[in-house]
Amino acid sequence: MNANALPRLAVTAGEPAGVGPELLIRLAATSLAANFVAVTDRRLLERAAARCGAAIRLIDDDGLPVDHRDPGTLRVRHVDLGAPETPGHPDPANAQHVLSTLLEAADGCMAGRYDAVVTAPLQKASINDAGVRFSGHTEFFAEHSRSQVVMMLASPELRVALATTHLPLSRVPAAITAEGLQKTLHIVHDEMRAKFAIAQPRIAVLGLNPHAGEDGHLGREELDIIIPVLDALRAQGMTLIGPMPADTAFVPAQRSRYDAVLAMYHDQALPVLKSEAFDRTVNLTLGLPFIRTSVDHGTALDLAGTGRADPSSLIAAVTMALDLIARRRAA
Ligand SMILES: NC(=O)C1=CN([C@@H]2O[C@H](COP(=O)(O)OP(=O)(O)OC[C@H]3O[C@@H](n4cnc5c(N)ncnc54)[C@H](O)[C@@H]3O)[C@@H](O)[C@H]2O)C=CC1
Ligand SMILES: NCC(=O)COP(=O)(O)O
Repeated sequence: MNANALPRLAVTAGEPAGVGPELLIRLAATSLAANFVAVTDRRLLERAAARCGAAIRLIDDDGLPVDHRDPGTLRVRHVDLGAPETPGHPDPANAQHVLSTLLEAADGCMAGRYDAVVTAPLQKASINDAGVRFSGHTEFFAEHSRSQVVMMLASPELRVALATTHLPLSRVPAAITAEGLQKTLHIVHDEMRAKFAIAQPRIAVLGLNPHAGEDGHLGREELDIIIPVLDALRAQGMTLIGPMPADTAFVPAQRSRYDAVLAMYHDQALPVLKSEAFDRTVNLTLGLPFIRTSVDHGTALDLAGTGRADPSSLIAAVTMALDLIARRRAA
């Protein structure tokens, strides 16, 4: 291995009609020390650059290591679009293209061709409209790599993991089981140590119900499932706080008590992160056999094609992936 080789990151463009392609152009313009391999259609990137009024030099990826990248250059692993994109209007004809980019990135990571994958946002509905059941990158990569995973979103100030991810709210209570919660907490605990070098992570676990169930008067999931799991895992040595009422778990007085929060469902905690650090939050998948980070935002169809989308979250996702690669190499 070439000791000077730049980390090789597969960067998927996500939904062709969303802001992903133009964010990749913005990323290429930075001086970040990484060998970015855009996994997408070369012509999509050329059109995105033209719409942004940005100069870009695309280089067909030959898989060889490089020790230098000039700003404004981007390697490309070409994957054919199904249909030309219309910014702001996803076309299910591109669903297979999007899935193919994810497979190339995941397989490439598992085969050692990439050091990590960073994903731009995709349009879940468009893939489903093409007849493919799909709820998100997290679940897709988990299934493809046969791993149990946990979604985490992290800003510089707050890390939130989710006990359940993309499912209807009506199905959340049944999805919170003692076995699932135990597995999730083990993954969060282990990954806080491995990925964030926190030897004894303090994890705050939210209740499901208002006021964490108010001693059973506002719901029983805390008494019947969450508290027994926390007690069992505390006995194994984990530092767990809670169940905490979700409405007050994020107030300033509580923040210093934990290194991460485990929320019971998607919208219980993500609005906190997105309202205070939308441009600095990264979505990462814990438990995968490879490093995967992502933007925190969606396809922003209202901005697609304008060149006005903010690349900060993608840059934060890349920066975190580079940190994680460095930590893995040093381990
Ligand atoms: N990692 C992924 O693949 C993700 C995909 N999504 C998908 O994105 C689609 C749209 O989701 P929405 O709820 O509308 O959220 P969204 O994040 O796309 O948009 C919400 C608001 O934030 C703005 N915004 C988003 N990204 C921005 C950026 N980079 N710069 C400036 N403004 C930005 C948008 O213009 C819009 O006003 C859905 O299909 C959803 O499933 C959502 C989150 C993550
Ligand atoms: N809110 C997170 C989100 O929707 C992105 O999920 P994923 O595609 O990274 O699984």
